[in-house]
Amino acid sequence: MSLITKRTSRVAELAAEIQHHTALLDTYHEESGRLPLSFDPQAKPRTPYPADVERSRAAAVEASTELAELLETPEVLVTQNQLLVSCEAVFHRFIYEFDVARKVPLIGDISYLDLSTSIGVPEHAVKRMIKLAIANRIFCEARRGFVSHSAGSKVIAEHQYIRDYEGAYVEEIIPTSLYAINAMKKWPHADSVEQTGYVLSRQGDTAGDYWKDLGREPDRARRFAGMMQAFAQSDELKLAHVVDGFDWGAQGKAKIVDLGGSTGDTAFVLAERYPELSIVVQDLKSTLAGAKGQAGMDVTFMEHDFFDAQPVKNADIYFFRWIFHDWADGKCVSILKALIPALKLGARVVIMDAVLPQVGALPNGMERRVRVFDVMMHALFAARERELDDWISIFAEADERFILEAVRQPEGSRLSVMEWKWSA
Ligand SMILES: C[S@@+](CC[C@H](N)C(=O)[O-])C[C@H]1O[C@@H](n2cnc3c(N)ncnc32)[C@H](O)[C@@H]1O
Repeated sequence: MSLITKRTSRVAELAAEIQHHTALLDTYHEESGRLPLSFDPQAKPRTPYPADVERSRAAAVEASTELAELLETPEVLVTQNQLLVSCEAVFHRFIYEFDVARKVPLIGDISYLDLSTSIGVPEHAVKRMIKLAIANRIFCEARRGFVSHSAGSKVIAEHQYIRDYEGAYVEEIIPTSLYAINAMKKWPHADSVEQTGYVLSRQGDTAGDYWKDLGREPDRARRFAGMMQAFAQSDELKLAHVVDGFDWGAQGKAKIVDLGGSTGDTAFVLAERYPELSIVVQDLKSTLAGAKGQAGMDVTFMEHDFFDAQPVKNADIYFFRWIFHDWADGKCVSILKALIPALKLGARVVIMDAVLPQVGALPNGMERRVRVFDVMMHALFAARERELDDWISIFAEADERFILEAVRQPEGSRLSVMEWKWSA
């Protein structure tokens, strides 16, 4: 018997993992009567998988991404692949600007010529953009010279929040990212929302910072809230993680204040599951313009700037989801200090935000998304994502009477839940 065992290569390991997890997914599709996965609008799942199937889906995505990258030369990996990503912003902007997805019928197709007439853009330009989009699984050309929907273009046509995400991405995020390094050179120690790549990208057309601009442009404020809804569709950011991340059920008839709660999506999910909770959603006037209550739910809306003294006194929980990562440390301290006069003994401040682990601790896909957010929060707001020690420093600086009681990361969630108790 040979003592030399053949080492399995990483490529073979990944291929085996992909084989294993995709077989489980296929079995689930077959047994549950779903169509096999394809880019066809009818075949893409629109309802979440059960937890174990979702784990297999995520593992297959992770392994196949690593395999595809492993199979590239380092030169291609750092050059042409990156170029692809930045140029794809052009066709996304085209689709958004001319509302192209809604010009293609949901059933059937449209010729390039008719599409060009309908949006007032020359046919050659329409073809160039749409064919690049098709190569990216958005639209398809099942019949030569005619455009129809893929699963991807269909969701753009059907959902305002997807169009909102696309619009904010091409008109705000991309220009901001192009100016991020200019801002870094101009303000190397930026700690104010006025010293950002976003502000430079506006080339003078700004009220001073991102949030002030949303305040003067209602359409953008509404679009921002739509982008938040779109984020909540992803498995890592779905609102079910809010429900799972904290023992809301143990709070009984608690009064909750959801600061920066946008148009109330999180509050509605909580209120539906725990009808005893009474929830006040606070946000800026521009954001609340799109907010509507829902019958039978104890969810109310209140205009409030979280840098001002908190008007709702003695609530049981003050909840902040995805707020502090928009602000530099000093501003986070100010937000907490503005709460203190309203806090009763034992009140909780519950934060749902990223808690950064060490490099390499997360699955690579999630790590990329977390690190992209860290860079983007800096480029947009001179803010950042934080490690646990950073969170502890902010609370300690705000007041030593905040005691950290628990930190947990719901399975599959990109965000963690930190629970702080007011001990005064
Ligand atoms: C990243 S979003 C998070 C929204 C929501 N909590 C969620 O998890 O989807 C940040 C929110 O903070 C709100 N906001 C920004 N500045 C604010 C301020 N000074 N006072 C209150 N809300 C503010 C924005 O309008 C926006 O709704």
